[in-house]
Amino acid sequence: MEVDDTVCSIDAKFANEVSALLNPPHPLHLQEYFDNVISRRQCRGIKVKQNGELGKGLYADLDFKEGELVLKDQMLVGIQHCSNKIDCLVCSFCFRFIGSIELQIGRRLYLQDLGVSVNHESDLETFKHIPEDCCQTDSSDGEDNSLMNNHDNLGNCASSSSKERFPLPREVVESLMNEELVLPYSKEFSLPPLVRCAGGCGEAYYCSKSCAEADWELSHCLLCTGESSKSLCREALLKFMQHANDTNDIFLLAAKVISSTILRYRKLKVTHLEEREKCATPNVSDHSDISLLLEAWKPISMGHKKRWWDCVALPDDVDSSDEAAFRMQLKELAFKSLQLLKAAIFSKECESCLNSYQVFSLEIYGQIIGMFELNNLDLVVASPVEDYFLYIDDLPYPEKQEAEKVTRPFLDALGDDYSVCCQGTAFFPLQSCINHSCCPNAKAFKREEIRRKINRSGEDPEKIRRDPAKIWRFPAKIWRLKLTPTLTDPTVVHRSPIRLDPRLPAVGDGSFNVPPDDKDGQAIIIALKPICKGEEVTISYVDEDLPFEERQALLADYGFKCQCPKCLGEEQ
Ligand SMILES: C[S@@+](CC[C@H](N)C(=O)[O-])C[C@H]1O[C@@H](n2cnc3c(N)ncnc32)[C@H](O)[C@@H]1O
Repeated sequence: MEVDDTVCSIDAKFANEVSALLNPPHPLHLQEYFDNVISRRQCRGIKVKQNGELGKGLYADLDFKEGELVLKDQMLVGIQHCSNKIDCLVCSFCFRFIGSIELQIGRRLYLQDLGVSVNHESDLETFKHIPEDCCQTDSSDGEDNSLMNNHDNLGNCASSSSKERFPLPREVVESLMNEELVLPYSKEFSLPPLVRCAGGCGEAYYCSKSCAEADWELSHCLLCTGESSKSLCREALLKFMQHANDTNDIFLLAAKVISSTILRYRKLKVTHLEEREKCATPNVSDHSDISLLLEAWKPISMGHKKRWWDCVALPDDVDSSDEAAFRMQLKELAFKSLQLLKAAIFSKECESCLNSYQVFSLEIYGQIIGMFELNNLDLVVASPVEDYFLYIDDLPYPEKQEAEKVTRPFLDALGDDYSVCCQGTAFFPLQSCINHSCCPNAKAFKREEIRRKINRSGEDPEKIRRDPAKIWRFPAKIWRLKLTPTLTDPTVVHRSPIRLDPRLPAVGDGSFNVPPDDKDGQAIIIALKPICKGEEVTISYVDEDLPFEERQALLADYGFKCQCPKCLGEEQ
């Protein structure tokens, strides 16, 4: 497929509108938007300001002590990585773990046993296999009762690592998954019951009706593959999702941005038309379509952007003479994805009165994904399953011995993956305003605590003690999810730049202002040292302990050379 042959008739036809959408916001509008976000979310003591050369930045509007919470940010959009959906069942809106400890373990063992890979079209169906009893809402179709029988189509075996696992009989796994078997002390770790997607897709589950409704309203009604979906074509939507799963799941996040913009635009347009009808004399100002679309697009317009295929740093394994071809491959990948998305949700009926086809421009798609490249945080939510097994391991004798008679086979069947957390990527409006420094005064992670690793049966206790890599779940601060982009293999997985760790911070005297119920996908920024009112809040986008050259090489991905005091001091 040649992108330039087809280039996007939309880009050509709506060049003016597309550039209006991509123009940097007026400084006054930008200030007003962020002041509003800060006051709506009741974030105390911070301000977003224009920062000359660096664009915008986040500033302290109060003094912060070391270890104090500077910001707790709600995501604008986020996704759980496809590969992680096998391991963790979380709310598709707030990313809390849902169901029960039994369901989490049983479902994972069941899918592990099937060798399920989400890179298989039919595997999208896999997530329908949740027993009916586990869900809060009623469903009369009974399709999920096929859990135990209907898996002929799950042939593609590529689940996560299977080393050192001790599989259990299918009936045992099933009884756990159906919650017929209750694990000791699991009530101490109760999780919100599952709520199904009202559209009937069986892929999205929620922790509450309010999360289900909010997601439906925000974007899911257009991206749902169920019967009540408002998408144009379910088959096309499945094709789009399959392409994203096969190449780069960042396209699913881009689709959420496009859907939410369309839905906001439609609401604005309907309200506008109603108000015009009500008023015989047009008191209501006559908004043109583009100004309503600009309003709907506003939250996205505020993010720092570049085209995806331009802003990705050239990977080491691509020769500079192949750079143009490499960038064209990324563009073609995005183009293919956008075509599939357009076939799925671009609605003919909307062309006449509710049109918003400008958002299907390739330029806009590229800039949305580029915005994710330059701003996104890893989404990490700690697993209650890990907490559960650690709790059992910490029980006094003889309770521990009794409990382990039941729990140990499950721990051994899960293997090293018992502690896998929810992983994804998300865009946060306020956190994304924070600039980088190699000597930062804040950090975007929660606690990188070394958790004790449980000594499972058959493991050499000495080896566990000596092998820190096994204990340290995430040794790298930047998590690059990359299927090595090469010219022969154009599959590129988005890397989310700044790691967000699941735990509370471990700096200073431990007097943190972070609520203990920190169990969802929010971003938390903690002061690493005292920050005075008026000072800029900075975080490090890379491991600041790396040598100068390595830091600069990693920061090239963000399109700048760091000039912080540490870098200036270390530069030859
Ligand atoms: C997450 S955004 C930070 C907010 C950004 N300044 C804005 O205007 O939205 C990351 C981008 O900010 C700029 N940036 C952040 N830290 C920087 C630094 N220390 N020096 C130069 N540019 C920086 C780079 O363009 C980078 O891609």
